[in-house]
Parts: sequence; C-alpha cells; structure tokens
Amino acid sequence: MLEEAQNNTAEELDMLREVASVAYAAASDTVSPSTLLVIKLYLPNVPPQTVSSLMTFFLAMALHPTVQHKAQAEIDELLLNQDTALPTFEHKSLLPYIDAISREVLRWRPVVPMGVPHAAIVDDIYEGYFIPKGIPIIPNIWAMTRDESVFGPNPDSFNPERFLKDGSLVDANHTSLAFGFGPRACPGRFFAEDTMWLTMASVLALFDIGKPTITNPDGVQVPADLDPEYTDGSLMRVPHPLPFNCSITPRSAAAEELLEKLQSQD
Ligand code: HEM
Repeated sequence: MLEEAQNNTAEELDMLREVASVAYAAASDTVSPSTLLVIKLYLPNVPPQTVSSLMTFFLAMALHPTVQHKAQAEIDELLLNQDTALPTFEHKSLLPYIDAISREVLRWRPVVPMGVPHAAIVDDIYEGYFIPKGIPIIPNIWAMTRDESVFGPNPDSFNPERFLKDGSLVDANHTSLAFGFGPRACPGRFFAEDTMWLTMASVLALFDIGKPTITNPDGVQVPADLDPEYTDGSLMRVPHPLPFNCSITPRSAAAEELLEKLQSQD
C-alpha cells in the first residue's frame, strides 16, 4: 500500500490521510481495553483492533452460560475432525450459532444507538409526515432493534435464537441495523463483523467466561451479581459497558497448552 501511495499526487495523499484518520476514529472509538488485552495476550492472529461490541460479548457470555455452552459445543463438534485447534474463516458457514451471537450482540447493545444524522435530499412524505429537503433525520437504531415484529418477543433479553430457524441462520445476507443505512452506511462493517466473528469463535474455543465469584457470609464462593451500566449513548456517542469483573479461564489443559504455545510465538 505504501508503494502504491508513492505514486499518488499530493492532493490524493491528503485524501488518503483523511480517509485513514476517519476510519481510525470510527474504529478506535469502539476499542475495548479488556478485549484488547485478551487478544494481545492470547490471540496474536486476530487484528488488535476490535469493537466495543466485544465488551458486550464478554458481558453476554458471562450472563448467559447456556448460550456460551451451546456455542462451545458447536465449535467442539466441528473441531473434533479437523486438523486445526482453532476455528478459521473457512468454518464460518459451519458455525451459524457464532454468527447468531454476533448479530445478537449488535442488536442487543447497538454501538451507535441513535445512529449518525442524515439529511433528506428532496422533499418527502413519510406515513403522512412532510419531511422538507435538508432537514436532519436521526435514525433511532435503539428503537428499531427493539421492534418485536422483526426480532420477536422480549427484545431486551439476549437471545441469539431469534436469528436461527432449525439451527440455520434465518437470513444469510443479514446486515445489522447497527451499521447504519444507505450509501453512507458503515464502510468498516465487513471488517468489524469478521473481526467480531473470529474473536468470538477463538475466545469461545479457548475460554470459559463467567461471573466473578465472591465469598458469602458462610465462607462459600458464589457468583456475584453482574449488571454493569453503560456509558452515555446519546447522539453520535458510542456507549461502552462500564468496566466490570468477569472470570476468563482456559477451558481445558489442552486449551492452556495451546495458549502457552501461542504466547511463545508472540
Ligand atoms: C461494531 C462495529 C461498528 C459499528 C456498529 C459501526 C457503526 C457505524 C455507523 C452506525 C455509522 C454511521 C452510518 C450512517 O451514516 O448511517 C458508521 C460510519 C462509519 N464507520 Fe463504522 N461501525 C463499526 C466499526 C467500524 C470500523 C471497524 C471502521 C473502520 C475500519 C468503521 C468506519 C466507519 C467510517 C469511515 C464511517 C463513516 C462513513 C461515512 O460517513 O461515509 N466503522 N459506523
């Protein structure tokens, strides 16, 4: 890319710099420190650039062990007859439940809940409302992701099954509302979705994620409550869950061995 850039004019280079800085800002605002730590330590093959959605993923897994175990069972069954220890993109179509989790993470806690304002380019009438040319339009992505006629009942609960029918994804070409709309929809969505998928599949193959434990008055270790608040997600803001504790432990001796091997390659 650098070699190609050397052939560009100064004007083109300025434009490339602007594109790179906008993409960096759009992507880095969503980086989650805890996820980065796990990725840096254990998953050197995943790009160290990921999204705040991955923090929500860790939270959802800690809160929903049944979902987590179902995803791990799908991965284990697949890897049983493969000569690779971790899922790869080649396995994507064979692991629909991971896709369903990724879709549900983006729906349950959309990263930009009030989207990015657009403007009407012509006068329009929508459901009896006159929308004058040039008026700002704010897409309420939060409300859209709570539409029971589209996503089924209990939209506030985390349930990847809403994207599945008989074990298969209901819509193979699904595009999450979380990425916005029209010609200015997020250009990083394919990168973000792939990063999320690979990170989720790798993390679930290697780790158990759970609630933190506390010692109760009888001296017994019990799971603590886990209900972190999110930061402000009003207009154009990217909400994150506030820092929360969860346990992230290797799933088996084999997983631990693989992690050590991966770390020594770093
Ligand atoms: C889960 C991850 C992400 C989500 C949910 C997300 C969501 C969004 C949304 C809602 C918009 C506004 C779209 C609209 O105007 O309707 C947007 C714009 C944008 N995103 Fe993302 N994004 C994510 C990750 C990324 C990544 C990883 C990159 C770059 C590598 C990126 C680059 C951009 C850029 C450059 C824009 C501005 C596009 C334009 O105005 O033409 N995004 N994103």
